[in-house]
Amino acid sequence: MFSTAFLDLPALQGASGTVTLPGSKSISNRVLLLSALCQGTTVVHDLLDSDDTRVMLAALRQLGCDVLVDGTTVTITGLGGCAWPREAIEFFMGNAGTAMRPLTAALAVQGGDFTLKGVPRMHERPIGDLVDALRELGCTIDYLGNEGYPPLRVRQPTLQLDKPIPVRGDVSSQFLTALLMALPLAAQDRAITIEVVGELISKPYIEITLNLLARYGIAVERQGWERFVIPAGSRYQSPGTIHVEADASSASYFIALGAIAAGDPSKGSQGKGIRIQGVGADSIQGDIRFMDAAAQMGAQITSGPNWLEINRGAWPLKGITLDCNHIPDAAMTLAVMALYADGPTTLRNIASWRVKETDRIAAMANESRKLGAIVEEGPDWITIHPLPAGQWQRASIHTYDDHRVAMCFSLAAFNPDQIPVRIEDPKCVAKTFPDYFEALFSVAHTAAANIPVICIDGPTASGKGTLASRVAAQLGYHYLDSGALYRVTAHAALQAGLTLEAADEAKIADLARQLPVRFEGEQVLLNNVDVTDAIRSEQGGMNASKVSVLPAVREALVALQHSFRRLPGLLADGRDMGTVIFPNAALKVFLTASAAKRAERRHKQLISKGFSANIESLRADLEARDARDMSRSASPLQPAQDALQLDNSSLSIEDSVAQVLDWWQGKSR
Ligand SMILES: Nc1ncnc2c1ncn2[C@@H]1O[C@H](COP(=O)(O)OP(=O)(O)OP(=O)(O)O)[C@@H](O)[C@H]1O
Ligand SMILES: Nc1ccn([C@@H]2O[C@H](COP(=O)(O)O)[C@@H](O)[C@H]2O)c(=O)n1
Repeated sequence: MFSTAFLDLPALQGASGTVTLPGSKSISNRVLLLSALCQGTTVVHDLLDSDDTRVMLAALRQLGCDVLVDGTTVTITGLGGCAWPREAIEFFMGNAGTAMRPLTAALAVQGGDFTLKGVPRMHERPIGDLVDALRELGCTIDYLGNEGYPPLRVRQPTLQLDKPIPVRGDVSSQFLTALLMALPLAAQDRAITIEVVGELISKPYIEITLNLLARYGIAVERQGWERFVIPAGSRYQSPGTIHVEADASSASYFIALGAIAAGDPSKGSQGKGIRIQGVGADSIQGDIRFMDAAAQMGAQITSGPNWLEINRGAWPLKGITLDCNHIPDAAMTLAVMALYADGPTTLRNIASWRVKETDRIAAMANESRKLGAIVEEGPDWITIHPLPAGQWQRASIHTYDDHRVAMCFSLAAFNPDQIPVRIEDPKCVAKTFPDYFEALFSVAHTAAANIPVICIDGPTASGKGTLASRVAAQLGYHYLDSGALYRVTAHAALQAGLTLEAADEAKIADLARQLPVRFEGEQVLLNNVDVTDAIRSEQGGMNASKVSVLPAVREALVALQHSFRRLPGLLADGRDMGTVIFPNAALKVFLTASAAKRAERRHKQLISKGFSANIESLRADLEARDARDMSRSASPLQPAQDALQLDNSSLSIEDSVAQVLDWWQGKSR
């Protein structure tokens, strides 16, 4: 997951390949609660690991459920038949609506002393219609802040279940879902009827609820979309094992991607289309109908059991007018597809967007306008006009702590003007798809020249590695420690019984060309063996310096170094990053510090790692290494002509990082 303040998406040119999607949030949280309410143990496979499911799991543990998490498989022993906790419990629900609503209902029907709180936005999301319905059936619920909104306190109910229970259906279908999941707890000896007031929105989500209730032994009788009867004698039963389908709303971004992005001609037939694993056209999730809307706009879609394949069809896409009541979440993706259409697109019946993680109509309108689009909006509709080539503007997309806004606008990086797009707070995707951007980068492609590189070259112990890795972490970029490649090459050569001299140049180059090296965090592995300590010694540095003089060895390592240039960008440190390996890098820094300072830093570094060291001999060694690096004929250590010089002798690490980020901001404007 990218936990950076922002993520700069370089201009992307196409996409092809396979993505496996995480489990559906709606199904995951329903299944978790149902498993907790029933008797017996349920093994849940392919559960989504996200903020919302973690909130639900934490709450279930607080209630006393036995929960065992093993990757995406979770084993839950339900509370059915057990005593519910009598002590007061405070639940923190974050911004997880799919946890807050059904849990409130279940707790209120079951009774106890429970407080439910969330983040500030959760306290702005209406829950009054659910509370009214629960009060109607005798639940005791108090508002602890504003009337109609969380936080809430739930006490012991006096249930009156003989009359139909009215619930509003026109604000959020989650209220009805919450009642449908809670009321079987009280239907042992009588049937319970729920009556929907107003036109029910988001019906497909109710279908998911009914479908899952059936899996847990509750056969709800649906009378149109107005009345739902939970039969007398209903009792939750564990299905034993259940698989969570991949999220159909998450699929929408990759369906749209297949419709928008050209393939990769360099890969022939392999370079065409996007294949989505984990959900197919026969999904129980209503949002799967997004595929019909995408097809109407031009996408070519085929499907099989648990998979979809999407290719670009009509191009530009076709503008459409659509009632989106049946696909409220996925419909946001249509708003970004609309930018690539041949005419305006109007999405209607989307009032629920206004009360989601943020006011999504306003968010989609504001951020599309930043890109240059003309957008009109009303209380429950939005019209987006296409954004022709030549009119796209550089934008920093605000994401409003809303995962869907972030994922939608990532698709703007395929714009015809090849303008990069900044996504603020990319970690908000954790709500449903923590590795969304990684998945996007695994199928997106662009010219290497579009992938930004920042080079940091300089003499030994000037702080290149420290600076480069910290800047990389701030930007979410990959990091290449090219010195480590020379160190590993020297290590491998010595292991193979070679000398580090010109006599063995060809053999060392052969080793370097196929170096089985892997980086895992701070660890360096050669042939799966951890060689970190061996190569990081001063002797390791000297050995690297010897092999690095050999031109054939340098040449042999070029392709490996280039392979680090991957989306979304690269920080490369070494001696010739800016002069030879990435001569077109957008920013080159030549980092120096006085020899005395560098010897002092290296001394501190070695002592802190438990090595003994002498500052004078360290200084002599590093000066000898610098002299060799600067005087060799192949790619000597020298600043690139267009490098910015940074002497950090009297700068802190933080100051150096801030300086480079400042230069980078200047370049990215
Ligand atoms: N600006 C700075 N101020 C103080 N200490 C620093 C600064 N930059 C780096 N250091 C410290 O100096 C030591 C050497 O830094 P680092 O290993 O990053 O250098 P390097 O240039 O990558 O070295 P080499 O080329 O030998 O790999 C580290 O302990 C690091 O914490
Ligand atoms: N691009 C590079 C990087 C390193 N070298 C040589 O490797 C030695 C070790 O590098 P460190 O950055 O890990 O200290 C270094 O002294 C250079 O001789 C290189 O030539 N080119």
